[in-house]
Amino acid sequence: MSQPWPAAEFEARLRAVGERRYHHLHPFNQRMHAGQLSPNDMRLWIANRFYYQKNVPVKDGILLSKLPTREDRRLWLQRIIDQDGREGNEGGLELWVMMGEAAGLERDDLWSDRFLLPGVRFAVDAYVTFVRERPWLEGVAASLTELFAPGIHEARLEAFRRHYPWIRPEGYRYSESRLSQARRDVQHGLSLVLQHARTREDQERCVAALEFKCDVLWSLLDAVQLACEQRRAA
Ligand SMILES: O=C(O)c1cc(C(=O)O)c2c(n1)C(=O)C(=O)c1cc(C(=O)O)[nH]c1-2
Repeated sequence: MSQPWPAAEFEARLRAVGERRYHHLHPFNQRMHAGQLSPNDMRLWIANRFYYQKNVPVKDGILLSKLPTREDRRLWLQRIIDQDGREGNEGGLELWVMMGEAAGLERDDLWSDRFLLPGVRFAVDAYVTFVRERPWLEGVAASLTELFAPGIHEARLEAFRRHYPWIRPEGYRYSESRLSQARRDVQHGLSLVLQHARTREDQERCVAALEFKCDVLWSLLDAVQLACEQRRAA
């Protein structure tokens, strides 16, 4: 059996996954940031990404139920509150709906899944199923795409301001809120993974979980991109 990687090497291998296959590299994302998407393309992306958003607190509820300690559950609980909100602070899902409205969608367009593409549904459901069926350590490792998320939120905010002035500024609030939340979440997630993946086999399963999660995000954009192309060709 191989020796476990030292913590620094394990962390570097996790971070390298993002450099190779995080969705900032996806052609659809690159076109978004270059200002090349039409209002209808943007709306389709916002409506479909909402299905991911609304399933994040569902998967976090599943993961919460599997975490071994009270301290970790307390920290993880904050993720659900961040998305689902509470009275007086409606949370991330509401901010995402506000982005939809700022871009010309109706609130019900998002909640009803009216524009949800089959490929997006399959990709997101696969993430929730993965977290349900795999050990919690792999579920936490899958969430570590949040290591790379602040960069994409920053680039998206800049792209919105520069290229999509027709989206009203309330549309920025989701990404603004995630900048600090993602950094806090990932500190906890990364420390759990570094601490609990003790064998090389555990570590390799964590790297594979993160690759799987990158594939979920990649597939989501594949489906949206294809639908945009088909709509233009029709
Ligand atoms: O906009 C993005 O590109 C992006 C990516 C990701 C991600 O990398 O999974 C998340 C988010 N946003 C996000 O807003 C969010 O709340 C979130 C939670 C999680 C997760 O897996 O637990 N990922 C992400």
